[in-house]
Amino acid sequence: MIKKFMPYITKYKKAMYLGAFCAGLEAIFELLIPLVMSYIVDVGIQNKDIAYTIKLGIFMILLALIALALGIGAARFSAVAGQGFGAELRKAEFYKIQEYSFKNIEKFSTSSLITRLTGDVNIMQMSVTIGMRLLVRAPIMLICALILAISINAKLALVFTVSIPVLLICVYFILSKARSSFTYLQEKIDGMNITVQENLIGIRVVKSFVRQNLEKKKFKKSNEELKEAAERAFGLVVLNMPIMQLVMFSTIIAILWFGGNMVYFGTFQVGKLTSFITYVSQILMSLMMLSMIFMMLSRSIASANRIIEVLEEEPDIVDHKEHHGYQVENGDVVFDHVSFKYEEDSEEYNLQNINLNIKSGQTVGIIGATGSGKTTLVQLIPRLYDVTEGSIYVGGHDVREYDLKTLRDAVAMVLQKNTLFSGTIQENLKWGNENATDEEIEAASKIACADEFINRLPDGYDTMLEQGGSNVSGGQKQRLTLARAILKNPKVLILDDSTSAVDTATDAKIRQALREDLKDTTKIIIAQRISSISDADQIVVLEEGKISAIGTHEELMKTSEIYQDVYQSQQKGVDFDA
Ligand SMILES: Nc1ncnc2c1ncn2[C@@H]1O[C@H](COP(=O)(O)OP(=O)(O)OP(=O)(O)O)[C@@H](O)[C@H]1O
Repeated sequence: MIKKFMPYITKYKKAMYLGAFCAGLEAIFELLIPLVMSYIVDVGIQNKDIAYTIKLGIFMILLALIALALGIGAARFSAVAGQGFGAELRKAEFYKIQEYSFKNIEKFSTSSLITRLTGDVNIMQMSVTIGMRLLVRAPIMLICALILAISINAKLALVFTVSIPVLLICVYFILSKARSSFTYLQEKIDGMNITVQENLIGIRVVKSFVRQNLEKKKFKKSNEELKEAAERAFGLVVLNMPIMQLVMFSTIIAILWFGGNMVYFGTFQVGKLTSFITYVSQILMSLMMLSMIFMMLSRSIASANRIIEVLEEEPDIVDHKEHHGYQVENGDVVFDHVSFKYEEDSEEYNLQNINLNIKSGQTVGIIGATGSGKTTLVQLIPRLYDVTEGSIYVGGHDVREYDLKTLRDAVAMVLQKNTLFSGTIQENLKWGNENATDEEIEAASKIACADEFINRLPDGYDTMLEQGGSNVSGGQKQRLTLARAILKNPKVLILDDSTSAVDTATDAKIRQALREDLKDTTKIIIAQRISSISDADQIVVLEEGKISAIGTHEELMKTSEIYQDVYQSQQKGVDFDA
């Protein structure tokens, strides 16, 4: 596992080594202090030699100051290494996520990805910042203090044969329990984030449906679960401290008892006993540090595994192995015996045996009940998902033979739930084509009937949009996302119910502009209203993932019962789904 993380710390290796070096030296200087102290007591004070006492006292202060400086150095360097490591990890995860397909993202869920990119990275970075320093300091301190204590009085050091094993058994017990609790804790943090994220993204719906109380209940549940998971994990961890202290104080009492007796019978000196006790605390402290490191490591392992999962996830939609360098020549779209299912192991297909032949420049309408597979069908064209069976051809080539960028530049899709980003209207439109001139932007906005309202805004194209485009209306947002797609000058333009919030008159105006101004572009329009697609060259009627009928409006009015029903119901002003 460590090997997998090495590339992300390479840049900060120098800081890491310097931090480790300072931490090691700091421990050595701290070990020398009790030794000097024993000479002050046993030689200086015993012989009432003030000059000797002052000289060694100054030396001791000097040692303490050097240890302090080294401690600051160790903390500074390990912070640089830890923060740098965290930044590299976040970058690697974020870049990897950009390669993910929808399927990859759905596997983790957005909230879990956010936790893995923030909380889990923080835990890893803390382990480097604090853990690395302790990892160097604790073993040096433990071994040296043990040697020094044995050299002072080997008989008295026998006390450790009882206290150290007791400590090790306790720590082992706590750690073995804590490990699974930490994985569980991270899962609960994911759960909590899902609740908060969903609430904030849908805050308008929550308020309009007055769902606050239900949302509070949902939040309370995930908050309670998180609290319980944290109590379970940290409840074990906090046991560490009292157990350590119990063992430490019992050891010190035993040493005072046996050592005091030795001093009483003149076989041991007071100064030596004092420094022996200091070494005892250092030994037990370093054991405590080691147990803290293991505790931290077991939490980091849970986080590290979650980060590795993100980094090692294979994007399931990638560029073709052979680079053909194909360009999308025209907007021909062919579905050849296409079947598709979202879940590989699911028995049922979401689309079954779809055969379609669309000529470049045609307008194709797609209609069907909710859940019949309309969105699923069009998402396969720009490879947002890959077909399970069959093939889709765009411009004469299988979509899987194009570079993803080439394909997606040629196939513009206005999604059902489209997003605008914080920035000006112009910046948002330029997502379609970053080199677009003002004239091109205005022309695209005109086709999408967005120019009317943009020109009415005081700042026009420089109007600032808030996150998600929350300061424009639903219909305005749809027109902006349509203009953004038109600016791409695509060979295939897919509109997934993208004018549903636009009034019928504007909808008709948009369709007319698309027909007249984008003659060579294939237009695939998913609509609920028959009026939106009645003038299309072909209309596809979908039913439960299968094509039920294809034809023009006139043909379908004669041949397709479903189409007739929809038409009749809409004539009466009843919604398609009703
Ligand atoms: N990401 C997904 N994972 C699993 N199943 C999905 C996913 N998206 C859609 N489905 C399922 O696939 C089927 C077709 O969904 P699709 O969104 O294509 O329908 P639609 O005709 O576009 O519906 P609507 O008119 O409501 O947009 C539905 O049964 C739906 O539950």
